[in-house]
Amino acid sequence: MDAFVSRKRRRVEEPQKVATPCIPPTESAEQEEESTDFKLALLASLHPKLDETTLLEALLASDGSVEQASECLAQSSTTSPRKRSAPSTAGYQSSLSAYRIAPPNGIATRKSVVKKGQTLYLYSPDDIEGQTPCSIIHNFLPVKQADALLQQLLDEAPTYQSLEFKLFDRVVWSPHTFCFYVNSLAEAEEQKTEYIYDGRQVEDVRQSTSEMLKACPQVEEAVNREIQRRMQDFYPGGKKLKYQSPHSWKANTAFVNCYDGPKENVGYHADQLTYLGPRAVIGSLSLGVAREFRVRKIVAEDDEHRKADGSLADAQGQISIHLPHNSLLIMHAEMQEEWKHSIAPAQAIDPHPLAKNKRLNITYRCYKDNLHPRYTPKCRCNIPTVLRCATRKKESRGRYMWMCHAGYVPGQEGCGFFQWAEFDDDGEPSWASNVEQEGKVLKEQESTEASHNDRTADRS
Ligand SMILES: O=C(O)CCC(=O)C(=O)O
Ligand SMILES: [Fe+2]
Repeated sequence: MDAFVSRKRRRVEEPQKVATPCIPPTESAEQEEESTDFKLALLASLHPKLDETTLLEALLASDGSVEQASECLAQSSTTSPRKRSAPSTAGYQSSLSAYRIAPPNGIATRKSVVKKGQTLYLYSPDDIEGQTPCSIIHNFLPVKQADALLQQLLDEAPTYQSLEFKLFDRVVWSPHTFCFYVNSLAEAEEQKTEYIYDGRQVEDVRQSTSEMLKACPQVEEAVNREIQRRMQDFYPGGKKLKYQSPHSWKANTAFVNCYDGPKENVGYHADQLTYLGPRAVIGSLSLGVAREFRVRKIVAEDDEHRKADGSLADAQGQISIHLPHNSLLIMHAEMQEEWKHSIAPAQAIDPHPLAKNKRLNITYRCYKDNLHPRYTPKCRCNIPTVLRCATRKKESRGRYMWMCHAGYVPGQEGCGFFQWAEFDDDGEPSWASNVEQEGKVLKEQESTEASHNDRTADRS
């Protein structure tokens, strides 16, 4: 799952000896900024009624101490609670085209209209794709199919788990529940035994429900179509981005998130690229209660937005995308490296006839075979590393790195492993050709063995 919360502490038994790469000094600011988002996520879970600006101010005033910030917020909320200025239910719409911001020739504008410290509320597909790296398709599935899918997920949702994370001496729960699905039982077994998430295996991996499987090719078709459109309308020369896969997008994993009631949320984060690779595209289907999906651009140190106190986190405004029932949001290839996203807590929600107060969300993802943990670098704790993109520092912005998973989790002792990650223009890792070669050899061996067995069978 994503990096918005940490998981249980991992015990490091005997660190294995490997080459000792170190974190170059230029990356330390990356870690600080990442942990600001992590701290904000913690604070948001402890103070779900407060807006992000208030949380950030408290964090800065407390010199980055979550404990101190949390105490201050608890005290001030009993005296002068600062309420969110956002609309009370999701669905408030501001259309940019009404202000003639969309250019008449139909070529997408790249100029951001979001002002520092403000939230721009968007609903229309044109505005969304012009202002964010996302596109949206409303009323995506036939009505009955969407309801059937929602119903299956509602039946499953009571068994979903929230993620446990430790804050000081207390165990806190992530402010929503989720579950991990793959397309077959064999793949579920492989996920449980071979894949690592934040340093440990995931026990509950399920086979997608029949309705999830039914919707999967529809999502694939729409995502591939939208990728082509995005390239033509938005990318330089109408070409795919560097590191973006040229292959068609196939959904082989799905995270299902459940938000029960207005307060359940997910803090700002970018999705982990470890198994998706660079420039990943994600198809996100929303069902049930409409909620706000917020996005904000990651600001680099050399951008002009650094505040006087040195912080970057809220240096720019954010955009709120309204996600109604049965909408498919496509997070395009520029999203995870350059933007962060969240599901904001709401003041109130409009109950959905089937889902009542719940919102169910499926993020369909495309795991790359070449990024199976058997191939990716291991850290000195002998655990497969996580893939991250450098975003903050001018010198390293856009470069990828393999890191010990604990490097970004406050309070966890990691081994500090760091290694630059190299990909070709199509986002394939350096070992891809070896894997292909191994695959061919294996296939040849298998077919030789098979024909040998046939001959032996014929003789007997
Ligand atoms: O619920 C959503 O729409 C977003 C969920 C999300 O960000 C995630 O699963 O990584
Ligand atoms: Fe996410």
